[in-house]
Amino acid sequence: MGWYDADIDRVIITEEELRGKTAELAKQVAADYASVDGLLLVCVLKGAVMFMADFSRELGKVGGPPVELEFMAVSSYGQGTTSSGVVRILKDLDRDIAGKHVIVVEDIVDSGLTLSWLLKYLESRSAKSVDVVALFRKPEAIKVPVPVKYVGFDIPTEFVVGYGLDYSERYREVPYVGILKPEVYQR
Ligand SMILES: O=P(O)(O)OC[C@H]1O[C@H](OP(=O)(O)OP(=O)(O)O)[C@H](O)[C@@H]1O
Ligand code: HPA
Repeated sequence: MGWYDADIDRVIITEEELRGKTAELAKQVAADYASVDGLLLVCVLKGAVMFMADFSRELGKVGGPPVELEFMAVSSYGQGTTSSGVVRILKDLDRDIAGKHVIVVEDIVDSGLTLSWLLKYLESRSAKSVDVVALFRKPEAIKVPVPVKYVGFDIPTEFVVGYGLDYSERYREVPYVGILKPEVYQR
């Protein structure tokens, strides 16, 4: 038992479900990219770190193309649970992505604002192709339409934590995904 279990109202996705879905997504990507000689995975920090680590390893296991790992940090959220819509680059790519097949590895597409901005940015850097794999999506929260080719789970419009997802920088290490008890927000 983790100390955080007491703060969780209910679990919506278990560790086992996360593992199974990650393997499934990796198989789909490996099949679709079987003919390319390399893929550049762009992880959107910090929320997607867990998924990036597990997804890239699964891709290796199922015989996907060799990958390079890149990290970007952008911020569209303030301290709370709603997107401000203003995206800032906190950490840029370390190298040129021109001519490369890029896959953006996202933990969650909520309003879609972060991803919509990021896709325009990556395209402006002349990637050969850009696709998105997102572990979670909230279909009813979308404010701007974004093309997400690979989606793990469609979830309800509720704030979730765990497996990289935080509330005020906490709960990222929770191994499952869950909803917090209402009193946590009043602390
Ligand atoms: O679709 P949207 O409404 O734009 O929300 C999705 C984005 O919000 C979260 O990042 P956040 O800015 O909270 O940073 P973090 O990953 O460091 O927690 C999440 O990791 C996505 O990148
Ligand atoms: O539901 C969420 N939880 C944590 N971070 C998030 N960023 C966008 N949506 C969420």
